[in-house]
Amino acid sequence: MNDSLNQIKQQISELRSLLEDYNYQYYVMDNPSVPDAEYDRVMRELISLEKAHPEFQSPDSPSQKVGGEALSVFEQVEHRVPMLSLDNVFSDDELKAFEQRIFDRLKNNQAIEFSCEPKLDGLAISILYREGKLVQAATRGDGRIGENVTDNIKTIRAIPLKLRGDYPAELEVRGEVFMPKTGFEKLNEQQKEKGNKVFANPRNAAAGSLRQLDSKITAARPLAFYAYSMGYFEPESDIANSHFERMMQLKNWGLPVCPVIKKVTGSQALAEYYDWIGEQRNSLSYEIDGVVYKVDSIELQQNLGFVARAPRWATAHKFPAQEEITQLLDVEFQVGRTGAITPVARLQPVSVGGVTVSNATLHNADEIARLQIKIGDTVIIRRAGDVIPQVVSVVEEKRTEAANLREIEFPTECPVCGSQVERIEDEAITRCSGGLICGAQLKESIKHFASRKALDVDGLGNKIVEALVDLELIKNPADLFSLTVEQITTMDRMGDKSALNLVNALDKAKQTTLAKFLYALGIREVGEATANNLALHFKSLDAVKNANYDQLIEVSDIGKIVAEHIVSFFAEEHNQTVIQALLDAGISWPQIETLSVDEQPLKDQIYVLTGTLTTMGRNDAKAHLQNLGAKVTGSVSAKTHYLVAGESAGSKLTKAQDLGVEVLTEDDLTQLLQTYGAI
Ligand SMILES: NC(=O)c1ccc[n+]([C@@H]2O[C@H](COP(=O)([O-])OP(=O)(O)OC[C@H]3O[C@@H](n4cnc5c(N)ncnc54)[C@H](O)[C@@H]3O)[C@@H](O)[C@H]2O)c1
Ligand SMILES: [Zn+2]
Repeated sequence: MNDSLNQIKQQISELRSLLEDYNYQYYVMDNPSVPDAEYDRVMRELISLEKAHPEFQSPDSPSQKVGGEALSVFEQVEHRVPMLSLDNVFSDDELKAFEQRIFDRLKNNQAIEFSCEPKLDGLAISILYREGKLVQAATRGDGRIGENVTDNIKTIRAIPLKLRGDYPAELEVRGEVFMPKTGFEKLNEQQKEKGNKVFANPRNAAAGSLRQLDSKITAARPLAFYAYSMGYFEPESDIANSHFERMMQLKNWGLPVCPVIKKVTGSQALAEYYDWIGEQRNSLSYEIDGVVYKVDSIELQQNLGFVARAPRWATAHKFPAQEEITQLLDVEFQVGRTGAITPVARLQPVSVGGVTVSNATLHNADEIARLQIKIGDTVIIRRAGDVIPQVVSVVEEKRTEAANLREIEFPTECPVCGSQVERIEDEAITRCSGGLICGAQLKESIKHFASRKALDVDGLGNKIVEALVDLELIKNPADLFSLTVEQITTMDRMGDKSALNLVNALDKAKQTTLAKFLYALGIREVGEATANNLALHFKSLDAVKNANYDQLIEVSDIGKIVAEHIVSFFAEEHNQTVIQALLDAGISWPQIETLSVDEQPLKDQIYVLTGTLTTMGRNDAKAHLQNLGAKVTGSVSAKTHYLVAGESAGSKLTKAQDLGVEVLTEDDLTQLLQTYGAI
């Protein structure tokens, strides 16, 4: 063998052993050491080398194998029908190529029917029912031999212990055990509190929870299940010859099947399904990492057959990665509106699902301690939806001498104003004690005060607020209203005209509503909706100010913590002074009419709001309706009197129409509210 071939052989063997390590951590320990994107890259590299050099192909290669070996602490189960993996496509071109390969193999270009399903991010399970009774359940393992987890599976409420209807005498149900998002977050909170290891993602949490020797532990974990295929079944039984119809059969026998599966024709429709599911991804209650397309006809599936580790008749279309690997270059500390000091990771920029990420939040001191992270570490970061990117974990394998690691030191003084920082016991957050003498807090609270949902001061952007504070022209929100044109023009790039506009905008902003004013004050955890509720409940600023804890928790949506924040906000002398100064500056709002219960014109009427209300927003609409005595509920039923449908109203509108519930447009609502003098 010549040198360069030797080199390739060496390279292949290194990639294989790297993937074996990754597989071990992922499948056996349920604790991945690198993000999937990194794993997939290495796998693709190996596959392309093996393709170019078939002489080095080996059935032992990770590219030919499914999953990881079954743990020997579990009894082993041999699957009667192997449990395979899935091939992946990552783009529309690869998707077309998948369809083309099927055409080529079938020697037929006729459009093909596919069943489309979300790719649930959990672990595969095979459940055996005999005479309708659950008798055995096993993990996938290496595809041929899995682990017996029957007792654990029986603790999952979504999985029936007995089938109903006309089921086959013997049936292997295949599906995914997964952990819904809220359950996953709760579990990780609990794990953190107990000082236990937190799970990297819902997939690992599901696998770790199911592969327990003590089924009591599994029983306490929030696991769910969707069936997605059949393995072995009694040959005589009456089983459909379409995958989709088989799913409906499973459903009839009492097994949960994912409600968003669809049958479509042709690869164009597949791409549409992918987009459709992608749009819903964040609002689904469980994590998915792509969609799966399966040739629907079982006969065609059989014609197409399998390769070593995956069927030819199915593929996973994966979403862009949400996790990537990069380096922590430094940590900076930012001070927020309430003085909370947040450590921000400065990262070696890295593209995550097409967006370059160079900062991520590290949350607080506890999180830094938990991650045991140091500057210079190689880290896994996650960017999901609109959420701020986060540091998920440290890749310990990459901690080398050369990394030159440095401890992260939490500041003892505020990086902006130099005040002492304090950390209240039982609270994870470290705060600057400087209050409004802290420039950072002042800037953030004024930005909030002027923001659209608060006093909505036109033209008072973030840059201007920062300059006003830096030049010490304002020391609290009330100072805004005594700014003069001369003062404003001392700022860079502020001519007479813009300065005058700003003064006028401030003047205009003085006419507001009580709810907006309360929101603008920036009381901790008092968002727009809470401010609305406070205003409607108490009707006047004095009443809110004088309300005690017991009166506050009477208000809808106000809990213990928020009530305490409100009480302590108004108890603070400094805040009293600023509020008085704001009132003296001329801020005012229309009196909220107090209607006695008998006077409420919409008493006992039930409303549902849906779609986007462009002129007032749903929170305001809700508050107005409630003030007139209406009940505003979340879902349409036969009891609903009116559905207010804004722009792009969806399923609620259809349901209301089906039930014959009267539908109001946004204009109708405005008219109604005007009639009763609510707006
Ligand atoms: N980060 C790591 O170190 C590491 C290590 C190993 C594997 N991985 C990841 O796992 C992938 C390979 O794992 P795999 O072999 O389990 O394959 P896979 O997860 O890509 O696809 C097969 C699995 O998808 C699941 N699935 C979900 N919904 C399904 C549906 N509707 N129909 C059919 N199956 C459905 C099943 O559990 C099935 O076994 C890699 O591409 C990589 O992303 C990562
Ligand atoms: Zn400070």
